[in-house]
Amino acid sequence: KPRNLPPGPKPVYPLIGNLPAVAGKDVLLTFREMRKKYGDIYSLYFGHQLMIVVNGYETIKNVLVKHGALFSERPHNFLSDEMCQGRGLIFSTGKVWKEHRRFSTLAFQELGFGKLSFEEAINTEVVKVLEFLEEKQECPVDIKECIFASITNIMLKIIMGKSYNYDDTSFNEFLKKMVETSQLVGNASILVNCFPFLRYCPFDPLKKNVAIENRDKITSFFKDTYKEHCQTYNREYIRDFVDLYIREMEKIAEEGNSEEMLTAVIGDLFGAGGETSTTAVCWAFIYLVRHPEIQARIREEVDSTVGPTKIPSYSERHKMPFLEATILEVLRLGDVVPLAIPHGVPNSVVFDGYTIPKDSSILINLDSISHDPSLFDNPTQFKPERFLDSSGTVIHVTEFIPFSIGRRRCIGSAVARMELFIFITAVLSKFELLPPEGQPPPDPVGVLGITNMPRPFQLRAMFRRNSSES
Ligand code: HEM
Repeated sequence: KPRNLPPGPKPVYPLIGNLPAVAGKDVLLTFREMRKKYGDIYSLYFGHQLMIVVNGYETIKNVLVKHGALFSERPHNFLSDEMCQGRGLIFSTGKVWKEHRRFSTLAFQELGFGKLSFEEAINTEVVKVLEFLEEKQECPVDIKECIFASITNIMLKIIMGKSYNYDDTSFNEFLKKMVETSQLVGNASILVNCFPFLRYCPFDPLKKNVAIENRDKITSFFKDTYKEHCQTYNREYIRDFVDLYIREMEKIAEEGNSEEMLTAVIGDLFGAGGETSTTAVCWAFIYLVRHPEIQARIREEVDSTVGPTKIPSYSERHKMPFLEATILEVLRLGDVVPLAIPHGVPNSVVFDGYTIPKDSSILINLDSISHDPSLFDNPTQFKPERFLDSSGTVIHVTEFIPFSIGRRRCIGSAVARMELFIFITAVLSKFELLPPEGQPPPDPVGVLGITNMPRPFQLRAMFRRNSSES
């Protein structure tokens, strides 16, 4: 054990470290208790892996902004290293990461982050969600898969100009592979931290080969799209993200591995933007089912802004502060990506008098902010009004950072907010969301992976009575 680490519980067993303190428990609750005991920065061993948990807005800001140059690496991780090979956006570092992050951020701005074309892509998909709910004719539905398909289609449209029917076999195969691969990488990382010898076992207990096979299938689909785009590319008529990438490569006369680089970036955008937005929209629906009075208040606000038969455009969001406050409260209580994506340091560093060793994995505990009682009274309560002042104007709480801060902050926050706005307004304009007949509303309990995904749940979408009847 390195000396002068941040405080933390003693590793109980040599092989598994502090895992018994968290295994089978609510990790976020356990971390809240540990913060009370050890302070804003503490250390833990998950197997052989040293984890440094950073809590509270001031300390997180200090780490990610003031010392951002030191803390913007990603730690090495058994399967993700193998899968990404230093490419892409999420797990890459140095020049590759900087260039691709800059390119992707500018590409999103050019394509319409917060502008019309993204709104069109989202609107087209949300219509399919409404049709799905209509077909189910007020029966209990598990809406998560439908939301995941529509969020993935939005990304497909923005990135490569494609979209699929939800019953298309190859599309469903693609969705399945995406989910399976992310689960495999997550599980393998946990197992290998506890039992490092597993990576040398001959029978592939970590299912590395399955994950790599999946990756190859997914990337071969991206590569085919790239080739199609190269053949039909017209620099005067940019259609999507892939076209922008081809233009960028022309500009810098880059040849060689640009196909590999692009497919890794696209894979990361799907990885980062699919499950996160799906999780957020699912939480929104769960809280709306649990709070019919909030559904009614949002409807009232939307009706008084655009009338009962129209769906508002995103540019009208400022006229609907209660809806905006509800979206913030969904992001807060839903705790969508509660521990960010692990950060790392290039070399051992000293921070706040403690040593942070080179190979540690730094968990940015965003839950410690979203559930901080000194920022949010009764933090476990769903209460959108907390984001409104006495005149009904939205309060922007500086400390509230569900998309993280600093150099690695999320590049998709604008599209995620737009998705939440459009999904909520479109669904509530047509339906009233209820629990299945005779059942209580879904429990707001999450399952922790990279996202805090709600447990499987069902709801019933009843056609909305028009305002004159109610
Ligand atoms: C509600 C939905 C979302 C939430 C709560 C969310 C949150 C986050 C968080 C907390 C991080 C980690 C930042 C860090 O490591 O400090 C992150 C990273 C990232 N997000 Fe999002 N995200 C969402 C949706 C999206 C979408 C829709 C996209 C893409 C279209 C996206 C793209 C990314 C990328 C590429 C990264 C990695 C950035 C890097 O390593 O430089 N996210 N996100």
